[in-house]
Amino acid sequence: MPRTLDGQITMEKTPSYFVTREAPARISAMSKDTKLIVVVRDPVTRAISDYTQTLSKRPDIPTFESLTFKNRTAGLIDTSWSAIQIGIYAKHLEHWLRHFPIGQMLFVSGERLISDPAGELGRDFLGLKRIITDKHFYFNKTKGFPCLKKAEGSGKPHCLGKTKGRPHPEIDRDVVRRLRDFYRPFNLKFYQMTGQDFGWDG
Ligand SMILES: Nc1ncnc2c1ncn2[C@@H]1O[C@H](COP(=O)(O)OS(=O)(=O)O)[C@@H](OP(=O)(O)O)[C@H]1O
Repeated sequence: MPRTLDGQITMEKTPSYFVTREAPARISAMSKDTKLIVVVRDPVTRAISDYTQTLSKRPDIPTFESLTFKNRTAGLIDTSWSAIQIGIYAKHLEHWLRHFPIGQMLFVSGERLISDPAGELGRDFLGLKRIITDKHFYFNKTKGFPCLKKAEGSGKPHCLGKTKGRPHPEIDRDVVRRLRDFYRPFNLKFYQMTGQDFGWDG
């Protein structure tokens, strides 16, 4: 990590930090004052998104439905499958809270990042001047997501690339329902821990 000078904020992002056991202790040993931003979305959609990403690289993998269960008849979910495991946010957060106070963490709603990007980005956490507002975004109907009206440098409209916002495969409704039931208690715990209701459970 480069040295941060006065008036600078050094940032680093990797989605897997949140679920890596060693990460909280290591980051805390580097700097106890580090502020942490976690973007979370409905864990069921997250699992399907994760699967879609793997499928795009390895089209021969088994179906989402078969990977979800250890034993489908018994309804036993395979929590060792990373696509499922990562969405148990309350468990991961417990590890972080052994090293950081909750006030040093910001939980960003992945859903609101799409429905109201400027509002979600504008939440006060890093003490930055609010520069990005609604005026900087437009909704791109083809992409189905908000995009920037003018990208930095080029001044042209800019959407995220093809690997962001891929169409998801249709998943068996019963499997989705069982996953919702599986995640509900962990989601409720996560809402309690963060003091935020992310609205994933109706
Ligand atoms: N503006 C905009 N445009 C496109 N996509 C958007 C946008 N805002 C949020 N998203 C959502 O970001 C999801 C991909 O982000 P990831 O966290 O999976 O990316 S990463 O590869 O882990 O860095 C991606 O997930 P999928 O829809 O499953 O592809 C999107 O839902």
